[in-house]
Amino acid sequence: MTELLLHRDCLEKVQAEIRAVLNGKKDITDNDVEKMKYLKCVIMEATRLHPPLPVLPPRVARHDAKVMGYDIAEGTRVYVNVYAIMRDPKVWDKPETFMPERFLESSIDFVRHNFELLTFGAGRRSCPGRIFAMAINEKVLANVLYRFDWALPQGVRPQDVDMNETFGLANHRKVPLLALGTPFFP
Ligand code: HEM
Repeated sequence: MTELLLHRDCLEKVQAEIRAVLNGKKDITDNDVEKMKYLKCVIMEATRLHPPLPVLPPRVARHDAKVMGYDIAEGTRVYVNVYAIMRDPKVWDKPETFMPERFLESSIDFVRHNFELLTFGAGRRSCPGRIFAMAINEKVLANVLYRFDWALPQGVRPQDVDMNETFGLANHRKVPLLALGTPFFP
């Protein structure tokens, strides 16, 4: 929501998509959400920049290994810095910019093994709840954007919004987001 409020063009685009798919319908079904491609891109891009788990739970090397030229001895505890990977300029174009469009023509998603987008981790210990989590995230965001128009409170400029995050096992905003919702009646 914060990134959308700071990028009104994206907010308007995703709202237009949701409202076009629903075309005045009252309730949002799973089939409706499936048609909301840009909504999925918005969530992927928001979690790329703000992963709830910035560092994966550690792995322990079961045998000596060489990874990209580095020797990893058996028994080494390895931490994967997802936050850094998802902002790596060698992997992402304009990595610090919120740009959901980057996923529109891309094959990267949460289901395949994409080691660039690690919101849900990767490999055999990746998050088993990701399909469930995405289904909930998509439906909640679609509802919130369908039923309300959103703006920053009066007098608050985008540059005034505190983007600091807590740092811990799970990240979230340090300061709660204040947003003004105006009901929208389809
Ligand atoms: C947006 C929501 C969620 C995010 C961002 C998330 C992210 C993650 C991440 C990054 C991991 C570690 C993966 C790895 O080490 O490679 C993980 C593990 C796990 N997640 Fe999630 N998760 C979410 C929601 C859920 C939900 C809804 C459930 C259950 C219904 C769930 C159950 C689990 C379990 C059981 C593990 C441990 C898997 C293992 O160690 O084998 N997660 N999650």
